[in-house]
Amino acid sequence: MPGVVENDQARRVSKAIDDDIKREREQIKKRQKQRKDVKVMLLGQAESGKSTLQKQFQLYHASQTLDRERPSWRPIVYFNAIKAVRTILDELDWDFTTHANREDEAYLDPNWPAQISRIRHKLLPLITIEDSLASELSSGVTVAGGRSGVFVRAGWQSVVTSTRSWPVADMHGGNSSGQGVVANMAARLLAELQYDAAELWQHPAVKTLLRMRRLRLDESAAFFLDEVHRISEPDYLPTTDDILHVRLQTLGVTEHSFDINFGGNHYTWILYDVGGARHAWVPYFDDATAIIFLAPISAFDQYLEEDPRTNRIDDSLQLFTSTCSNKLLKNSSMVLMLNKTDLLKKKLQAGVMVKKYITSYGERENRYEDVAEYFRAHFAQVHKRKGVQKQELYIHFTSMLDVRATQRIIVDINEAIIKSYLGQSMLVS
Ligand SMILES: Nc1nc2c(ncn2[C@@H]2O[C@H](COP(=O)(O)OP(=O)(O)OP(=O)(O)O)[C@@H](O)[C@H]2O)c(=O)[nH]1
Ligand SMILES: [Mg+2]
Repeated sequence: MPGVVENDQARRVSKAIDDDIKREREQIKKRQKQRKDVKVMLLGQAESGKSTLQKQFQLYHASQTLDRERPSWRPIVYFNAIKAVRTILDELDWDFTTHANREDEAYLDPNWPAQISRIRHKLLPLITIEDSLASELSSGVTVAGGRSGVFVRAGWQSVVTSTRSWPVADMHGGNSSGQGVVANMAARLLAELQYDAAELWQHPAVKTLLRMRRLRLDESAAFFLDEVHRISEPDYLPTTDDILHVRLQTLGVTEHSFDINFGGNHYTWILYDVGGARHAWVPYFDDATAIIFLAPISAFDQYLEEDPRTNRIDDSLQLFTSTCSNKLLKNSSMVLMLNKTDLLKKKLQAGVMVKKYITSYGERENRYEDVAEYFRAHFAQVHKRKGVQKQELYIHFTSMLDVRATQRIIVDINEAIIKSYLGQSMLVS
């Protein structure tokens, strides 16, 4: 009776399928039960390195997404380079006119103003495109005050540019939706004027004013100008190093999530990267598993743009105090990253004296170890005195552009945060 055998077989197969589906559903249920949201907030003053840390997390947990985004970083790199060129020309102009008759004129060669003026003339098309490029990249968002900057919200990558490759032959047209027209023009101009940009960057006037610290540039400026020929290549694709160096102001709060596996359990790790605008932070505070606070300790000789009397380390300490003492955060664990240690070392090696800017530093040695410990002790003291958190403060010295070192720290932080998350959920249940 072949029909009966077939029916029996069909029933067995269908039961096996049903069992499989049931098992899978149960597994999904179990996985969902195991899936936990770990919320981590990145806080710290503007330019402290929050978004750079977010990129390092992305590199660790989801490097393929960083790969997909590479093309969208290209116009931002152009913008950083063009902004650097424009800033140098503005600052030189100011310096030549205001310092022309000062006693330190000995540093300045009388031929420099004419030489710089010639270079400026050639670079004019490039620098006049800066504002429109900023506007295109920010999708029309402008922020009151200050010169052109690029401000981005979550998901900007898909807005800025398509992910197709960008050969030179294509550069004249832009893409069909009209996006990237200015960025294409910037790429073409940079390719044409790269030798003039390099000539400016190598000019002794620029080197001298940088050495005398009268010329202040964004931290990304030197990096991209050193690399101007590479970034002007027609098939240029930003490297991880380029992406980490980019300066791009975050607007509002951007959210990034990664699925991570820890000790056999699945967690959804949600990172909130908060742009300089402080008032936007508060609503996101209360159920955060952890706060990672970034304080750039290289900034001891810098002042706030919006308040030139406030030293940036003082500002970081104030922000840290209000973060530690915020009662909404009493259950969050707290990680402090004393960031930009590479820049701190460079400044100290160049002979910049901490006591000149922070008088309480007194007669201590101007060595990296002493300075770093001095700042660490100050921040730790704030947490000890004002901290409402029940848990200890984890402190790391970081140089966020160093991939290997930062990835090691991320492993430690992941572990500490998950452990404290488990501790918190045990308290709650
Ligand atoms: N040298 C050095 N540069 C760093 C370090 N960390 C970040 N940067 C650079 O500092 C600049 C600012 O970093 P961001 O990550 O954009 O700062 P942010 O805190 O997100 O700033 P906002 O979005 O304005 O709040 C970027 O150009 C980074 O490449 C570091 O440890 N060392
Ligand atoms: Mg940012």
